[in-house]
Amino acid sequence: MASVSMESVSKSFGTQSVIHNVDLKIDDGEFIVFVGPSGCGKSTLLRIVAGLISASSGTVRIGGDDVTDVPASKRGVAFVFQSYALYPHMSVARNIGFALETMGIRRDAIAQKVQSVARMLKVDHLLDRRPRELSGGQRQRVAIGRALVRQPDIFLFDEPLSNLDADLRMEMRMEIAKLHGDLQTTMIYVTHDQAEAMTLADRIVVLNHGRIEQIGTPSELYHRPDNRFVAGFIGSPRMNFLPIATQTGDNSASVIGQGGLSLSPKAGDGEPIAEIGVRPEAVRIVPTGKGRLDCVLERVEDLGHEHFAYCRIAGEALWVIRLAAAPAAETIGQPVALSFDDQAVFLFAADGRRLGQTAEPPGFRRAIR
Ligand SMILES: Nc1ncnc2c1ncn2[C@@H]1O[C@H](COP(=O)(O)OP(=O)(O)OP(=O)(O)O)[C@@H](O)[C@H]1O
Repeated sequence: MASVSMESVSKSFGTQSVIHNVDLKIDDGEFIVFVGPSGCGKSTLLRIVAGLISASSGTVRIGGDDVTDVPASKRGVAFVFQSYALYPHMSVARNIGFALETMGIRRDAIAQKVQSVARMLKVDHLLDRRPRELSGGQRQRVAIGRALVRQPDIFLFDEPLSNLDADLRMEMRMEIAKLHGDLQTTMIYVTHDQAEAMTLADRIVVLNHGRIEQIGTPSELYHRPDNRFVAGFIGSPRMNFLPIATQTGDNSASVIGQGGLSLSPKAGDGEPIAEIGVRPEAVRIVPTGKGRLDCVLERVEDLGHEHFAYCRIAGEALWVIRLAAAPAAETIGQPVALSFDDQAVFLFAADGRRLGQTAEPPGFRRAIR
């Protein structure tokens, strides 16, 4: 087990700068997940920790030691890729034990170790097969086994489950969580999948254009995002946003196409509010005249256990509302209103910062029509 830290780490490929001055401290035994849009630098940052690519500047430490110039093989890390990268001509047993062979460990000791890892990952009945004779989930278990057998100080996972179907992903997600619980080894995990990030992480690192937007527990990122980017990135479906067209004085504002809205005196800590945001699960659909925003209910999707209602506000912004029960069929295509509590409203400045973080609760007091 080991801590990891990055100090002012930057990376450029030729003239393209992809990681900018990243500072990050990961505790011994922590499960850290990197998320962010495609191309934001998640894999690059993970590979810098692994030593598979070198940082252009900055320092990487593992267990307090400066490993910036230490080769990957001497960092005590094991990497699990999305593509499994198994040796096709070797049996499952040899794939799992190969790293130990290269270390010159005795064959009977390797066989014992392979058995115990294979049993843990439930592939002990497949040891004589070749990778092509395995399902995707079984191959991924073998890839994890190959990492596990080396007893690394740190596990690095780069989208390990993205080639699997939904059921298998969930099963493997639980196994990885259990593995972390059993081993208590530091793990850094890159994913596109919100459910994986929210359920596996002790802390999530949200990256955007090679910079860290926020680091926090899943709950912190969801309930107290620092900025509009994180607010919009964490949560599925994403947060609904609406621009504020004008704001007059401390406690009244207007939203595109809507009448004036009154703000609580502390909302935004007195700073101009550029946008409001409300999560899909915090909005209710009510009859016109009884809510805070007027809209037209354009469409409803029935997912069985829940419904997504799509509401167009002032012919522009489309909000998605998560409902337990379907709205009445006759309201589809008709004007309705949206209602939500003060506490559910997030306020953002023009530069994207979340405002009103000191005011309790932030948000609008009521709508004036
Ligand atoms: N070897 C390379 N040479 C040049 N550019 C690279 C190289 N590797 C990555 N990049 C660029 O660096 C940026 C970050 O890539 P990276 O793979 O880290 O992103 P990512 O967040 O993991 O993306 P994804 O989610 O799509 O896998 C991208 O713009 C990518 O094109």
